[in-house]
Amino acid sequence: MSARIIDGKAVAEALRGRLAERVSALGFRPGLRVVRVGEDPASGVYVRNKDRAALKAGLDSATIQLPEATGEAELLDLVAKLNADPAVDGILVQLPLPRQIEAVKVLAAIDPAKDVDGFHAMNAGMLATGQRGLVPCTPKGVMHLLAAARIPVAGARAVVLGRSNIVGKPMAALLLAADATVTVVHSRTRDLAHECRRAEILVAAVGRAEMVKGDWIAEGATVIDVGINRLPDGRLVGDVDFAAASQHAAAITPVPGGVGPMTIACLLENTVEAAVARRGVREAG
Ligand SMILES: NC(=O)C1=CN([C@@H]2O[C@H](COP(=O)(O)OP(=O)(O)OC[C@H]3O[C@@H](n4cnc5c(N)ncnc54)[C@H](OP(=O)(O)O)[C@@H]3O)[C@@H](O)[C@H]2O)C=CC1
Ligand SMILES: Nc1nc(=O)c2c([nH]1)NC[C@@H]1CN(c3ccc(C(=O)N[C@@H](CCC(=O)O)C(=O)O)cc3)C=[N+]21
Repeated sequence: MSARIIDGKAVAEALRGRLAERVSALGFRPGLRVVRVGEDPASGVYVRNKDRAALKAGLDSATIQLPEATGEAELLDLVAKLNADPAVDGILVQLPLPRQIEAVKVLAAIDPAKDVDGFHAMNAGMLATGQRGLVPCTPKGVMHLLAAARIPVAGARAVVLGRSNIVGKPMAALLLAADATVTVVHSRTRDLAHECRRAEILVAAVGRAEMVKGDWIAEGATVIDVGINRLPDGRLVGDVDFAAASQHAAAITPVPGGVGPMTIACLLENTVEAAVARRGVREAG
């Protein structure tokens, strides 16, 4: 059997199209500011893709590039300025940050109403307690993909591989909120392969190139590969051995062209949601 490929690029394009229409009906341009400190090469692609997509959807988007040597106080000053700027609806501080800056402090300084990454403890707590808040883009994008591919989530056995604050934990919370039976596995899990084989929906977010082998996948499972790993030869691969997993899965996301484009589309969606909520806009329909 060869799996159906879940086309994240196409689903993201459709979502961006709907957002562009929504934005044009608002009568103002939601403002997004991405702050990048230093030149982490991995975030370069992401920042460029995001800028292009945001402008195309009609957002007022800009990237603020600061030098690698920027101090924590300086970055906190910028965040305070963006918090106070009424034209700014969404603030994203690109991670990772250089050593001299404590990321948790910076994330805590962002106005939760403008926290389009959903990384502030207030938004994490809202998600954990089932209240409306801003939801992290990558796991939100995965839920959109599951819906677009018509994968039933309620009652399904879901396994999330990875427990980071930005992917694994919010992913587990969203699947749980959608009534899946959720298991979270990580580096201290005793038998990863065995746990993964139990999954009807497997979400891999470990950051280890092709770690998930074909025989970890149950026949007919849905495999969502969040991983983005660059190999020494320049190739981009996920956390799943795609060719081998495709022999067992019923549906699978590719890398690139799977979850990545959804992350960006959801960043735009969060920015529109933040703008509508902050400005008290009543949308038609
Ligand atoms: N597609 C997209 O839009 C995005 C993709 N990514 C990608 O997703 C991947 C994960 O990102 P992120 O969550 O930030 O990564 P982190 O490094 O923060 O977390 C990785 C998680 O995987 C677990 N882990 C690491 N190695 C192993 C192992 N050998 N066996 C079992 N578990 C392991 C860790 O366990 P423990 O907690 O025990 O250390 C941790 O919970 C990366 O490839 C990243 O590039 C990230 C964000 C967006
Ligand atoms: N504050 C913050 N928020 C983030 O959401 C965040 C971050 N920091 N730091 C880095 C990671 C990584 N990330 C990606 C998102 C999309 C693609 C993406 O668009 N990928 C495409 C193209 C990849 C390519 O061609 O190189 C794809 O997978 O098809 C990649 C990576 C967001 N992150």
